[in-house]
Amino acid sequence: MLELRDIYYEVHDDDEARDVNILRGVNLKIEDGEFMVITGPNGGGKSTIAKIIMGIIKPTSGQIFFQGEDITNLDITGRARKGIGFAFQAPVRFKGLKVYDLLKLAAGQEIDVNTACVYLSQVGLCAADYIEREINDSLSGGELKRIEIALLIARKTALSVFDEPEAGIDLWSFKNLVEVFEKQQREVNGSIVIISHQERIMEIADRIAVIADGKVKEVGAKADILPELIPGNQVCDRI
Ligand SMILES: Nc1ncnc2c1ncn2[C@@H]1O[C@H](COP(=O)(O)OP(=O)(O)OP(=O)(O)O)[C@@H](O)[C@H]1O
Repeated sequence: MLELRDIYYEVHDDDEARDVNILRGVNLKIEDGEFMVITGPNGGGKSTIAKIIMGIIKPTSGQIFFQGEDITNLDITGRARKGIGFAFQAPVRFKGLKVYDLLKLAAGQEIDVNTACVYLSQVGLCAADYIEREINDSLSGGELKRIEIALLIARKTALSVFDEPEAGIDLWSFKNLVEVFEKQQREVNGSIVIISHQERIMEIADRIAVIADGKVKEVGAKADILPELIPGNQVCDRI
């Protein structure tokens, strides 16, 4: 289980010469095997929460526990060793490596071409075209994003975090994206946290957390939260 306990995140705004409270006492638990979608209005603090889970930024105060262990002071690498993975961490750092090599690195073992191709085709990439491609600026943003998702699938992490996976993926249908997440949860039985505004993604969640003004406004079963997010009601007016 991942637990965020009373997380505050404050930054100093030099222009305005004042401190800004971005997260203001976030408490959230994500159970093993759970699929949670974090949603809410723009600027509410969702990406900041994702970065705090991954260890990209450190909270000003509060604690993060993973499988009962306090991981607040672990960096990205330390958390990766514990089984926390996220989709946008990989490719840019590995410029020059081939997609196939990266998939092997992600899997942590030798994988044959067929297995690598399965990962790529799951994210809608024609494996033959990409397996020998190098990670460099010739890949489009959408291609890179799909490769990142394929790498995370290959890693089979205990906790996978995806920040707006739908962003930048235009031609690849949501249906495929949603199927990738369903399959990942089924096969790995790991927890999945997705930051998303998309109803289609929320529909496959176990629970939904609504973040606004740096706080958890609501958290509950999809069946309870999703109807409130439908246009025309109070909560949706804020999203
Ligand atoms: N380093 C920073 N310095 C100043 N303000 C910041 C910093 N990081 C985040 N913010 C502000 O904190 C707020 C929350 O940002 P965050 O990216 O977490 O929101 P979000 O809920 O993910 O938004 P969106 O739905 O638009 O992606 C925003 O108003 C953002 O401008």
